[in-house]
Amino acid sequence: MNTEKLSTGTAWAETGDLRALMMRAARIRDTHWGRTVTYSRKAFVPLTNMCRDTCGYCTFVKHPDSSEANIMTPEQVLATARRGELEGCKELLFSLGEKPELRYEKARKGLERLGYSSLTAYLADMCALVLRETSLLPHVNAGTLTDDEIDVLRPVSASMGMMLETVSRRLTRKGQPHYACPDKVPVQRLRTLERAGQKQVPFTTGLLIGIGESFAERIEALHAINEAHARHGHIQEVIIQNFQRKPDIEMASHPEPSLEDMLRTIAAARIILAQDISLQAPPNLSARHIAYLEAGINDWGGISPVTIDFINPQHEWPEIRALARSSTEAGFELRERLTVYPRYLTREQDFINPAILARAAGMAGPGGLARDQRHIGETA
Ligand SMILES: O=c1nc2n(C[C@H](O)[C@H](O)[C@H](O)CO)c3cc(O)ccc3cc-2c(=O)[nH]1
Ligand SMILES: C[C@H]1O[C@@H](n2cnc3c(N)ncnc32)[C@H](O)[C@@H]1O
Ligand code: MET
Ligand code: SF4
Repeated sequence: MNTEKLSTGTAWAETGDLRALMMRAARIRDTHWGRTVTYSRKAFVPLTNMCRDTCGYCTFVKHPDSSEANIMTPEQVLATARRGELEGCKELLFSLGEKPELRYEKARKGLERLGYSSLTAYLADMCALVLRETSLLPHVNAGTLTDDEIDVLRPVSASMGMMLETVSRRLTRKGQPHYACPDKVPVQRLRTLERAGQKQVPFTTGLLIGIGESFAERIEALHAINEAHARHGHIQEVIIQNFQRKPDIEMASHPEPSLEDMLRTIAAARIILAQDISLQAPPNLSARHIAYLEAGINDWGGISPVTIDFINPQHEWPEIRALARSSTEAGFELRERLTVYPRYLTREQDFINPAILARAAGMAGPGGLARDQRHIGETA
């Protein structure tokens, strides 16, 4: 029903009455998610910043010739994980460049020195290390994945993710942000979404807003995500991320999306997507993030007490207590969640390796998340 309304309603969402659109989305959120907004307490591991792609907006990638190009060692991974553990984190987020060894000698050599011939094999071993040595749950954000890569990563992670970004093929043309980026060809991203579903991986995806896509293309992308979810039930959350400008990226003079554009997109997402898909927008990316709640989100995403947001390093994480306070003022209770959503934590399904499921179920139970509400401060 929502779908039908929106195919005729794209114009309404784009240019119609903003308050009415947001109210409709907020009502849907209230019905399914209530007046609670969640976050995942996580430590961030940028396993490598080398990448065979060169997205025009990327604030993270370093060319191998740069002195900053690196691959983290197992000792560094473990040190970050341990700091996260001490601060009460439950998630370890691996975010990294894509297949740099297929393009750059330096990446090949670096992996060889660590004893690996592929980044995915190294990543899988680092997930296993974190599982073995710490209490954290690994979440893998490694971009596009083949069937084989999912098979290697699935047994050692609680959940995975990949931003669909966009379905616009136009943006792969010369002069556009995804030009010469083999991992950002929409059909490759869509195939990854589908494979993750076939293999029953609890999956995070989302859209990057303001990189040159049209409003109609965003709607098309939301429908594509929804259709994959209807087939497989694996989409746990969708992130609506605003493009962030930085001086040292190709898109340094490209305008950022306006707050209104973000609100319209968030509201349209809440109206289009299946109600059991969590809707996330990051709080550190907008000073006026509270308006996102009024447009229908129910989640702030991963928030780290120990590491910066390496993807958007110019924006500091709001202190968790401060976020709790402003959420409360807006009429929402801030609650911690795990990287994997509760509906995947039952034994009747084929989601998640049983050992990781047991760990996550234990963390979700009494003495886990509930105990850690104290970190949040006033709302405890
Ligand atoms: O701190 C960040 N976390 C990002 N996350 C992590 C996210 O905030 C949480 O860790 C997830 O909600 C899982 O709990 C992503 C996860 C994905 O699977 C795909 C894309 C992203 C993007 C970001 C990001 O830009 N910054
Ligand atoms: C991990 C995710 O970070 C996002 N990402 C990369 N660069 C930027 C930027 N400048 N602004 C906002 N998001 C960005 C992409 O959507 C990627 O998939
Ligand atoms: N390279 C991956 C992607 O673009 C993951 C992180 S981007 C910093 O999806
Ligand atoms: S694929 Fe990811 S890491 Fe690589 S350039 Fe694009 S956004 Fe950056």
